[in-house]
Amino acid sequence: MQEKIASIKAREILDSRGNPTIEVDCLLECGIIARAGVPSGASTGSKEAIELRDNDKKRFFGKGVLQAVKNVNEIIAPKLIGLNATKQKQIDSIMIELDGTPNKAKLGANAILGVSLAVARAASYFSNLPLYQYLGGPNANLLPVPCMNIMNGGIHANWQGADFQEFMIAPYGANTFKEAYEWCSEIYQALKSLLKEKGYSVGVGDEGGFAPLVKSNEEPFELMSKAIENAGLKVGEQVGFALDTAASELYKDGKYILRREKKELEPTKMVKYYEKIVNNFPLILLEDGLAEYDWDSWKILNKVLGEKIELVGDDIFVTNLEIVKRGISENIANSVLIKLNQIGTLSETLDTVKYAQNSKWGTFVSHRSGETTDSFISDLTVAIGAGHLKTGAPARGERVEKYNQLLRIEEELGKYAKYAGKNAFIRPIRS
Ligand SMILES: O=C(O)[C@@H](CO)OP(=O)(O)O
Ligand SMILES: [Mg+2]
Repeated sequence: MQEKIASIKAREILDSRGNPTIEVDCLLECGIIARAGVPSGASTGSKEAIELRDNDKKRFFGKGVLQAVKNVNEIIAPKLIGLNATKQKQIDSIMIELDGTPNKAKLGANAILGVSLAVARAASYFSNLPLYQYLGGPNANLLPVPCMNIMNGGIHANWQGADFQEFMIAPYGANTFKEAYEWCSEIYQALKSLLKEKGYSVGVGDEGGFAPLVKSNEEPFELMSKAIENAGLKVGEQVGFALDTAASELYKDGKYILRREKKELEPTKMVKYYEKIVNNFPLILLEDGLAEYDWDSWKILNKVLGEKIELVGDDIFVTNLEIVKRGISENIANSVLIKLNQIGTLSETLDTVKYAQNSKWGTFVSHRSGETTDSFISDLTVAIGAGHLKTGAPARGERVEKYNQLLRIEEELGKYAKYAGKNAFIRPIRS
């Protein structure tokens, strides 16, 4: 059988932050070879599947992934060789069993995910289908709104900019993905000029967004609004905003610490803070507005803003089906962030997506702050019809490669491609 796995080989490479990460090659008996790279987060949720790192003090790359590489080459590969690469569920299940822990701590979620994605890509080549169609079926045609993080803060900017981690523009008023991409690039350049005019730094954070020393956490919205206008576009009508506060990073002793504004806010005050932002700016999506440890306050946030905007859980759900189920039954948000490496296999990610979508929740696909040039998530976004994704600024190769892949997909679908637009967002459109 030509689609049988002939070999699987992992190696250590560097990610966009210059840290070691894992990449995996999967060779089929027919000679097809496919590769996948695994990303790595900085503001991680405590319940994410475990990213296995070495602890070798003698090596320059003390925090390398050589053990994870070894686990692929010596433990996982021998069990998968000879299996049919199109049997994704079987392959992922074998790896989950082989690991035997609830959070992939033994073999490493990075090792397992590298194999899971390389196998899927090899199977798509074998099936002669583009990856988005192999994963999503013949109807997959929805191009996402690219939510571009053009201003970075928090840990991604070494705490030298805003307290909130990601200020994104959402070009939902465009007619096509290509047009949206062009708008974002124009806005990014307009923002750069504006920052220069104002004497602000144009240095960038981990995801390619600018990270100036702003005076408040609202100022980035003012700057981005001006940049949108300077690019000849209409704030709110054509381009709105999305925000990832990454609030777990700000949470201490039951309060949210806003260093930039010298404030310590109780959760209810934090909710009020967001209400004000929603009143002042066209914010359409808020991710991790509160901390993963502050579950009960999420319910308040959802009561206050859940009918108006999309409320996405990242650290709190970690793409984990059981936690998402609990979140849905307790009505604490209306959308889940989808990160493959938080859970560690393609199959489990697709299970979470299906459950969330069947529950009428949003699914917002995401990169990690440490990335490779792999664009798997672009195909995944179209495959699951997520309608929106975030993968950084329209600058830096590892980010633009993912947007460029979406351009290719849109081109390939031709007139049958559909741009998600404002309907991508779970509120207010779908209510
Ligand atoms: O918080 C996030 O959503 C991500 C991606 O932007 O950051 P990290 O990969 O550092 O967790
Ligand atoms: Mg996040």
